Amino acid sequence: MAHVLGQNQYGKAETRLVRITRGGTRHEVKDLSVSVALSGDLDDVHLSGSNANCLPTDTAKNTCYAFAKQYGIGSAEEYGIRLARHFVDDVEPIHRARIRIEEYFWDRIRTPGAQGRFIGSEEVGHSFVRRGSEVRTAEVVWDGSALQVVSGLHGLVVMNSTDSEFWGYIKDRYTTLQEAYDRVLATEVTARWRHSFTGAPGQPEPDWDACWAEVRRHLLEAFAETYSYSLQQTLHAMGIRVLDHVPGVDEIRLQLPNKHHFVVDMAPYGLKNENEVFFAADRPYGLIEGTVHREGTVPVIPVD
Ligand SMILES: O=c1[nH]c(=O)c2[nH]c(=O)[nH]c2[nH]1
Repeated sequence: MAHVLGQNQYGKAETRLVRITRGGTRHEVKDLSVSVALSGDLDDVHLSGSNANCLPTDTAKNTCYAFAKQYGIGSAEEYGIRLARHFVDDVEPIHRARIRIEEYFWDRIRTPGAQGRFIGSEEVGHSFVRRGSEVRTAEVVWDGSALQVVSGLHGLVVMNSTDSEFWGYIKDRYTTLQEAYDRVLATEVTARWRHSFTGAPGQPEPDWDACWAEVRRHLLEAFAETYSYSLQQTLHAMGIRVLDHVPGVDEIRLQLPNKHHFVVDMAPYGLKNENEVFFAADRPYGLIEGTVHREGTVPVIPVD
């Protein structure tokens, strides 16, 4: 029975790419997931085992990074057109290129300001919060005599494009991590905080919405304003900021995955990546967790 090879395409899917443009203190961020699908004279690749017409998917991925470095992103459409044209115009066997791009949006974190690190209108030039992935949580327990109210949030994704270092750690025979003196620090905050309110007679009930907004604001401000030597240190700074500013909160537990941004090594293709183009890895990730509570209180938010 005769067989026919029908439609086929191939490429690298979901290349996670972050491009930072560092114009002075006001950085610009483009965060993309890029999927390339190529088709053309690829019958031999499928039928004969000859890869003579095969541009490796690894090269497609590298091209995404290299183009981000060389030409910037501009808009997703411009970047996609540039890539699609390249694959078809410059790679002989490729006759069609489909580039799919998802773009994730980042808003600048605003804080009341601190000397030197901030730019106009209270925006922090290097601190960002990702739009649209956040969830508010609440857990209430009543045992007939006291209430326990734990508020929280998850999916609050934040990034500092500078002001983060990580060095001086233990080095054993398995350590390969290079010390970092200017790295991207990004995390997706999960926070739960317990209110001192127990519903006892005469105790005023907090304005839950206002309190939630306050805690969120202080988490963001602390993240943006902390010059970080580790995510652990940032976690502590975020926790104490909340306890110092929100009197009705006795305890806060934070889970901070370290959303690693690896500087793409472009030396093999003759480009110098000056802390501009990153591979945004989703796993594995470091997971930094901790509770900060008021002295004299017993922490009760479970460790999970
Ligand atoms: O902030 C960090 N804390 C760590 O414990 C750690 N470990 C690691 O590999 N990178 C980092 N970064």
